[in-house]
Amino acid sequence: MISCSGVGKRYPGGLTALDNVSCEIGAGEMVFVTGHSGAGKSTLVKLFAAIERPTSGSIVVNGQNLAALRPGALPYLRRNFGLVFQDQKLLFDRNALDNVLLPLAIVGTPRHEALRRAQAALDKVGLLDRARANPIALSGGEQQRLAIARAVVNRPAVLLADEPTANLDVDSAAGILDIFRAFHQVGVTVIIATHDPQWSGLPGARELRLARGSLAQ
Ligand SMILES: Nc1ncnc2c1ncn2[C@@H]1O[C@H](COP(=O)(O)OP(=O)(O)OP(=O)(O)O)[C@@H](O)[C@H]1O
Repeated sequence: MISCSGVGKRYPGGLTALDNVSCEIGAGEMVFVTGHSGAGKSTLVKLFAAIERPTSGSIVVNGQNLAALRPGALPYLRRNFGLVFQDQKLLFDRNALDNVLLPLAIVGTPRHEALRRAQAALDKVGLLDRARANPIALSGGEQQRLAIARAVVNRPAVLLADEPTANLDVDSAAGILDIFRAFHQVGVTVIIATHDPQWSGLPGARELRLARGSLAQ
């Protein structure tokens, strides 16, 4: 599914965020990318979805070498990924349902089918009864669940999340983790970058631990 070979990332200014990282993530796996702040977790997951480009090494996603990807092919590559990222903000000028409908509208899903799928996605994250609420009226945990519904509504093969439980209390974080596990159980590849040590060593999941830009485990 995703194969990294000797991947390095140096940001402008010379800071090396990743150094010679090689890893394989198979279809249907659940993987936690862990490590201290600044270890390179966000950088690695951004490389998988071609949000950042490596400065060395190669990344192959679904048989496609990202280095050889034409810019026009990027939207097609991204369709493999449902992104739950801190900077992928919810839209507060529309309700929860409309937030989830947006990715479907972008790919031209007919309205009736889009409504059905958006409601099913809200149901999966336990928010169907809040479909007409503005996201601003939702709790932090509910907003994160809404972001997950939006990320999965186009049925991506890979669910990629960066610190999805940052700023959440223990119970809300556990609820978010249960949602990710449910997607994993139906065959979605789930990759989560987290500094939360309680998530490493979960049964059925694998840990990729980064330490100062290198793979420690
Ligand atoms: N866009 C950028 N420009 C320059 N440096 C960056 C950029 N993004 C990240 N870095 C640097 O690269 C290193 C790795 O950052 P990254 O965000 O990948 O780590 P992280 O493990 O996700 O950290 P955190 O848990 O604090 O989010 C850090 O030193 C960071 O300051």
